[in-house]
Amino acid sequence: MPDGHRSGFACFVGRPNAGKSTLTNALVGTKVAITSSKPQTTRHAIRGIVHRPDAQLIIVDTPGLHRPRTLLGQRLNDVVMSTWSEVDVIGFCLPADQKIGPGDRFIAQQLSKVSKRTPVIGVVTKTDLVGQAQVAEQLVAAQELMDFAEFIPVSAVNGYQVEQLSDLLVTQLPDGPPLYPEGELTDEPEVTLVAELVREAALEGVRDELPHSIAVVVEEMAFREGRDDLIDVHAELYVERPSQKGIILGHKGERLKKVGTAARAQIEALLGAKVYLDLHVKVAKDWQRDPKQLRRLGF
Ligand SMILES: Nc1nc2c(ncn2[C@@H]2O[C@H](COP(=O)(O)OP(=O)(O)OP(=O)(O)O)[C@@H](O)[C@H]2O)c(=O)[nH]1
Repeated sequence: MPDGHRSGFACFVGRPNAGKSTLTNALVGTKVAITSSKPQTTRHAIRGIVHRPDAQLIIVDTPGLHRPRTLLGQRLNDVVMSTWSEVDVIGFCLPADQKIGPGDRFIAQQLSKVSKRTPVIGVVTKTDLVGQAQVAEQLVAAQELMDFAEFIPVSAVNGYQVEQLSDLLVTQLPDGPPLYPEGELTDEPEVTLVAELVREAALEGVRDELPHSIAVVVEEMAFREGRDDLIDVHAELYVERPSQKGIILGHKGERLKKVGTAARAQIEALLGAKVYLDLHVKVAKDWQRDPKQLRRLGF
């Protein structure tokens, strides 16, 4: 191990759409966490790994914290809480273009419970959307929220201070050797990433209540017999109600076709091979409230 090498874990928290996934991608430099203009799409703790000469930073991407109403909501919050207690540093994302509100205060209140043990860095995100004065205002407002170890304004879109954020996070890591081999970007099984990419494509442009009702299960993923350049992927898209199935399918199945085309391009980029993607939509009534269905769908 080179002298002074650090390694450890970080995660980003913040209200839905705060820019956590995009920031993870910007730090890692490759698309590993899914992003979407719809809130609460990150269901799995996907890790991105930042390899630097002086450090290895493993980013755990948690779901959004929210007031639990369903069994799924409770499980998601449990995942968040246990993640916080396991990481070395937390980045609390506060979008520069949104006033700090009750959602942020709720998170700050929960974070205060762990901030003695795990340092929290205030990250003002999306600075490209506002002027300097508004960034400064947001930094001042953020100071009222809780005790932060540090503050930093960033933009994942134009790269402003992404390196500096990486430095700040690394400063909080303990000395240690790299924990993962170089070249590894994520330890999430490829199947989960593929399912997330399908989910992301299916969420594009659909109505607001739908995101919480879609789950994707990859039933099969394998090279086609006798080929090493073509992968067959069979995936099921689960919705809660027949009406939602109609929304996903679109007129004569045209929307689903577009979802398939978009997802296939992403999956091919991820796997580095041609992909034949077979998508089906199924109704699993009230899957969010049914423990058996939740387990089967991987929650
Ligand atoms: N202009 C601008 N937009 C951004 C930036 N970062 C994220 N966004 C956009 O903000 C939206 C939400 O970003 P995400 O990264 O998905 O947010 P998130 O916090 O991971 O969202 P959840 O998974 O729903 O909790 C997307 O439409 C992004 O393209 C940024 O630095 N600048």
